[in-house]
Amino acid sequence: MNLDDWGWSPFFAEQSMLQQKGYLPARIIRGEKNFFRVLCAEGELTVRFTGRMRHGAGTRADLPVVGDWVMVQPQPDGRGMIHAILERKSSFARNLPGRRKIKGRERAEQQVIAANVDLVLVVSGLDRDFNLRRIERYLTLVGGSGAEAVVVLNKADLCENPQRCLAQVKEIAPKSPVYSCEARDPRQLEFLLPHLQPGRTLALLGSSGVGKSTILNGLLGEQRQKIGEVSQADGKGRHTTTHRELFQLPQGGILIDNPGMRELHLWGDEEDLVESFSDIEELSGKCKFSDCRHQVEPGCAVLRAVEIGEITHERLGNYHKLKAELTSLQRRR
Ligand SMILES: Nc1nc2c(ncn2[C@@H]2O[C@H](COP(=O)(O)OP(=O)(O)OP(=O)(O)O)[C@@H](O)[C@H]2O)c(=O)[nH]1
Ligand SMILES: [Zn+2]
Repeated sequence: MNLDDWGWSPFFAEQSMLQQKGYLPARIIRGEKNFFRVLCAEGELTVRFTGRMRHGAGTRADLPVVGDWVMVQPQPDGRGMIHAILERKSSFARNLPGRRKIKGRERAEQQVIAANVDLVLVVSGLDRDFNLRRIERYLTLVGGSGAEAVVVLNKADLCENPQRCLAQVKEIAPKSPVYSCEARDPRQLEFLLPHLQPGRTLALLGSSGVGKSTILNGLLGEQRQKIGEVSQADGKGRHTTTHRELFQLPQGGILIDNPGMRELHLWGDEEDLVESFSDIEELSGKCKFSDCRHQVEPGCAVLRAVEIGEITHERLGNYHKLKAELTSLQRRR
């Protein structure tokens, strides 16, 4: 087993050298309720984490998730224990709705969705799911994660004018490549090939029923994930993916499938908007006041851009909304 094909790199190797002798590096490929499946030089193992790790964890974010590199102590029966998580190269997280008590205090809590991802495929349906504001939200989440983003507009067959939608998304995703496809036909997934490389980790992100499992299966060339039956009434698939799993792709690269999410509350800070709203951020520099909030201020370059139709009113509205969400989160953290 070559760990490099699974994303092992000098970044992790350096950390592992500081660990106690006798522990092996392993990557978490599947998370179940009380145990994990990992891959290490000795093959696949079923592992748990030590009680000491659970108690030492300040928050959920300190516990392992799919994509993490961990140090395990294998036992002869194919089981083992996780002793440490290696520092993450990237991680994307969402804010768990509702407040939780952490160490006696009410605080916002994050849920890490996946770790050590290089490229996120933000998948959106070109059917009734199509929503520019939601794509902006997803891109903001990825912007703060340390991963890059690609937007995949699926179900092109259900859209009257896919080219127009593609152009609209390109306008709101100035920093990311945008593609449209009909993922049911695996030949239409060829646009992804340049993004696949041995050892590179990709993750799928998008609402339930947009076709994430279909994309995974198209790349795997076999029916690995069960695909939801579309109920004709609303054209949406049933919620079928229930856990996260990491797959090795025959074309090279690793793909993490993610359960579809109903709600995506951001976790991060205002800086996360820099990538997803680079057009607005760049214009900010030309506003008359350096602390301009682009709401009513005179000499605002952003409001001017909205006036002349360079940026839509809706995009600026969503920018304000996401910024307010991140500011209020920062207060509760
Ligand atoms: N018309 C059309 N349907 C598609 C296309 N791609 C996927 N579907 C259908 O959409 C439904 C949902 O697809 P899935 O791949 O299960 O969606 P998912 O994003 O994995 O959904 P969750 O597992 O709930 O997160 C299935 O019935 C697919 O057959 C496409 O390009 N065109
Ligand atoms: Zn301004």
